[in-house]
Amino acid sequence: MNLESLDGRLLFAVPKKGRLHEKCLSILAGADIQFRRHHRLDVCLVLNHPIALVFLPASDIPSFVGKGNVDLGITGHDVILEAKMQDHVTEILRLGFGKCALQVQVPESGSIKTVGDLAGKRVVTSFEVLAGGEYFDEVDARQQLSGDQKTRIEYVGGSVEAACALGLADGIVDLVESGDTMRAAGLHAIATVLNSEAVLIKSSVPKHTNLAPLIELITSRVAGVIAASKYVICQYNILRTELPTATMITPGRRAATISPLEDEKWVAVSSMVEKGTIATIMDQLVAIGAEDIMIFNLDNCRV
Ligand SMILES: Nc1ncnc2c1ncn2[C@@H]1O[C@H](COP(=O)(O)OP(=O)(O)OP(=O)(O)O)[C@@H](O)[C@H]1O
Ligand SMILES: O=P(O)(O)OC[C@H]1O[C@H](OP(=O)(O)OP(=O)(O)O)[C@H](O)[C@@H]1O
Repeated sequence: MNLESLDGRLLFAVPKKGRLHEKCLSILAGADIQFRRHHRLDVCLVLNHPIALVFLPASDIPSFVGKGNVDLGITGHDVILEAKMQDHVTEILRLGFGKCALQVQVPESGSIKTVGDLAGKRVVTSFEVLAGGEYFDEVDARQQLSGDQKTRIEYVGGSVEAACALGLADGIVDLVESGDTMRAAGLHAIATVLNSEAVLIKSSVPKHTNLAPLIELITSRVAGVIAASKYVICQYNILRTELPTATMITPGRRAATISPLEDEKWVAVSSMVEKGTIATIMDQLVAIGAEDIMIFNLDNCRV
């Protein structure tokens, strides 16, 4: 592939590895963005749209998009702030995966119990900006620590959780999802710096303004894929007299679809419901006499 073949194409950055990679590939498939990635090549042309995919480390994507070298990207909200790119990129969609928290962690059995206790000591992290300027500067100010007394923030590229056991740090600032990594390292969280999830971003100062309609199309498709994974269709039969209560339980996104049945006393209701609430909703429907309750997964949708 030569560089000319990228001319006029929308450049779309996707994490090349790590926690967000697989989910991004399924979003691309759901949005019907077709490509064949050649072994070891990080740029590849999309077959059915004027788009080229650029596979980059998640933490590099904010700068590429923020500087306008790439038009669109998927990455973590955390790394946008860490790269100080929040004023240069627009978060178009929250994607509902890659959810984690950046937390201050200390040894479970140690004497440090609060962030105040950790102030002035050594903190190791891959998030120097968020941990340092954004967080511990304030903690230090509250504790009236200045100059040499201030908390020392040291950068490491990975395996942050090992820093305390290795005697490199008194505490760390690192991402936590299930907490397994933290607990395995004998640490516990004493404060949250930030909550994060994956987001779809575009440049706030796009170089190629003619790409706006394509960005809108891709955004709408990605939103559809995300919504399809978040909602199910709940369908059931209910006595007409119970309809007001039923539609309060399953109001749908705009409104529930109500269809008449041969038996005039009954109606069928069909409604989009958030996946996480479905068990409770079915309990409530059973309690008001709903019958033939069926739940259907969505392959894709537009909302
Ligand atoms: N345990 C996790 N659960 C959910 N999301 C996570 C988790 N860890 C990281 N993330 C999200 O994924 C992004 C990329 O993190 P990840 O650890 O996969 O980086 P990476 O590209 O593999 O880099 P490296 O392996 O060098 O740390 C993070 O910025 C964060 O938004
Ligand atoms: O709370 P948990 O579910 O255990 O997740 C937290 C871990 O996930 C991330 O690392 P990852 O496993 O992606 O590998 P990395 O250290 O190579 O970035 C993060 O840096 C933590 O170490």
